[in-house]
Amino acid sequence: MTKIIVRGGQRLTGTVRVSGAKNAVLPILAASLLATEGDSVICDVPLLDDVMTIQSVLQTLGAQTTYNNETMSVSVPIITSYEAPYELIRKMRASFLVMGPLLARIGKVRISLPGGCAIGTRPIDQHLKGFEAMGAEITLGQGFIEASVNGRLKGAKIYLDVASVGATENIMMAASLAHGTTTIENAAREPEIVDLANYINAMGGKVRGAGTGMIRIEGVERLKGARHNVIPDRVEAGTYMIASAMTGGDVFVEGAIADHLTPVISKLQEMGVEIAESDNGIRVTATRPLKAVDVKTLPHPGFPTDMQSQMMALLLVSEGTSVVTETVFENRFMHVEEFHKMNANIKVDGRSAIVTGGVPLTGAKVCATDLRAGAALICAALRADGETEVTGLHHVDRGYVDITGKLASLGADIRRIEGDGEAAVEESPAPAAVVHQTVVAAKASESTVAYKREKEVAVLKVQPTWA
Ligand SMILES: CC(=O)N[C@H]1[C@@H](OP(=O)(O)OP(=O)(O)OC[C@H]2O[C@@H](n3ccc(=O)[nH]c3=O)[C@H](O)[C@@H]2O)O[C@H](CO)[C@@H](O)[C@@H]1O
Ligand SMILES: C=C(OP(=O)(O)O)C(=O)O
Repeated sequence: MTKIIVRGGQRLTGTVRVSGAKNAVLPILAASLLATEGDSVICDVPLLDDVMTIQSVLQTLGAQTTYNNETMSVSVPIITSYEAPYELIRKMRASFLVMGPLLARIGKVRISLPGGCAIGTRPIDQHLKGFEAMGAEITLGQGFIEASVNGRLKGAKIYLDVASVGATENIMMAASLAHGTTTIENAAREPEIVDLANYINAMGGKVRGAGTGMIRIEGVERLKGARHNVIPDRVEAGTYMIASAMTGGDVFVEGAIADHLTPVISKLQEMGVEIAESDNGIRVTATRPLKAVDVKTLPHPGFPTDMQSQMMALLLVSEGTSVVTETVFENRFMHVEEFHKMNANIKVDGRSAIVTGGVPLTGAKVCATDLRAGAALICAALRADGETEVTGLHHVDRGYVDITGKLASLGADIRRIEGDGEAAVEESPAPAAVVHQTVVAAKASESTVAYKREKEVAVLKVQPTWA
C-alpha cells in the first residue's frame, strides 16, 4: 500500500511555491467546452489526479487536449458525445460541472451523479433548479441524470437556497450561452468563482458581479478559446502556512494571495503566529507558544471548510481549549478518529468538536479519510513524537502537488513509499444512495421543480439543438 512516512520534530524553514488552484482549474477546464472555435490555453494547471480526471472527461466528450509544463490546451470544435461516464464522474465532484456547458452548447446531457470527498450528502438540487429555470427538462435515472432543452437555454432569475460553489459555477457556464440575461442571487463568492468568470469573459462572455452575492450573465451567441492563468491554490497555501506554524517554523509561501486567505490569516494571528504579507507571497513565522481559538466554517469570506481539518491539527498543539464548528458539510469530522490514534484529545458534539490542545501527539498508523483530512494528518505528524504512517493517499493526490517533495524541501523528515496499488476505498456513496439523497433534496423544492424518476431513460441522439 502506498504510504507517506513522517518522523516528527523538524522545524520547517525556506520557501515553498503554491501550485494552481484545483478548485479553480476544474471548472475552468469544464468551461473550455463552451468554446466552439480556437484553442483554450490554460496555464498554471497543477499536476493532480483530479486534473487528469477532468482531462479524460473532456476527451470522452470530443475535446482534443495536450498537457505540458503545467499548461493545458483544449480545443473542442465538435462535441462528439453528450454522455459523461460513471467511471470518471464518480471519481470527483467537479466532473459534474460539465453538465452546464453541455446543456448550453448541445442542448443535451446524460451524466452520472458525482463523487468527490464523502464529507456529506452533497445534493445537486440547486444545480438542477437553475437548469430547469433556464428551460431544461430533467430526468433522474438509476445513478444518472438526463437533461435536454428544446432550442437554446433561456436567461432566468435564479435564487440559490444555499450559496453553492458548484451550482453557481454550473449555472454561470450554462447562462453564458443562453438567450438573454440570467441573474444568480445568493451566489457563492469564492475566489474560484471570480477566476471562472474572468476566463469566461476572456472567451468573449459577459459575466458581471462575480465575487458578490449577485451575478449577472448576459448570454452570447458563441465563445472562443482563450488564454488564462489559474489563480494560486489558497487551500494548498493555507496548508503550508499551518505546517510552518505547527513546527515553530519560518516559511515563505510563494504565490499565496493574502486577500484569498483573510479568515485563515486572522485566525493564525489570533493564535500568535506572525504573518508578513508581500506582493508575491506570505511569510509565516511561529516563535512563541500558540493560543487556542474557536473556529467556525462558513461560505467565503468565512473560514473555509477545506481548511478545517488542518486548522484542527494546529489547535492540537496550542495552549487551551478550542471549539471547531463545521457548518458547511455535515460529515466533515472523520479525521477526528485518526487524530485520536495520535493521542489527540478531541470530543465531537454534533457539528462542533472540542479540542484540548497541548496534549503531546504521538506517531501512529493513520488513514486519510478525505483529501484535506490527509493533509491535516501529515501536518500533525510533523509535530508528533516518533513516526507516523499515512495511507489513503489517493485522496491527497487529488489535491496536493508533490506534498512529500514540498515538505521535504522545507526540512521535514518525510518520505513516500509507493505500493502495488491502493486498497479500494469508496470515495462516494453508491449511486443508488446518491440518487436517494438527490431525490430527497429535490423534494424540498417540488413545488417549483418537477422530477420524473425512471428506471430507464430513453437514449437521445447527439445533435446540437441550436448552433
Ligand atoms: C471542486 C470544488 O470546488 N469543491 C469545493 C466546492 O464543493 P461543492 O461545489 O460541492 O460545494 P457547495 O458549495 O456546492 O456545497 C456547500 C453546501 O451546499 C450544499 N448544497 C450544494 C449544492 C446543492 O445543489 N445543494 C446543496 O444543498 C452542500 O451539501 C453543502 O452543504 O465548495 C466546497 C465548499 O466551499 C468545498 O469544500 C469544495 O472543495
Ligand atoms: C472537498 C474537496 O474537494 P471535492 O469538492 O472535489 O470533493 C476539497 O477540495 O477539499
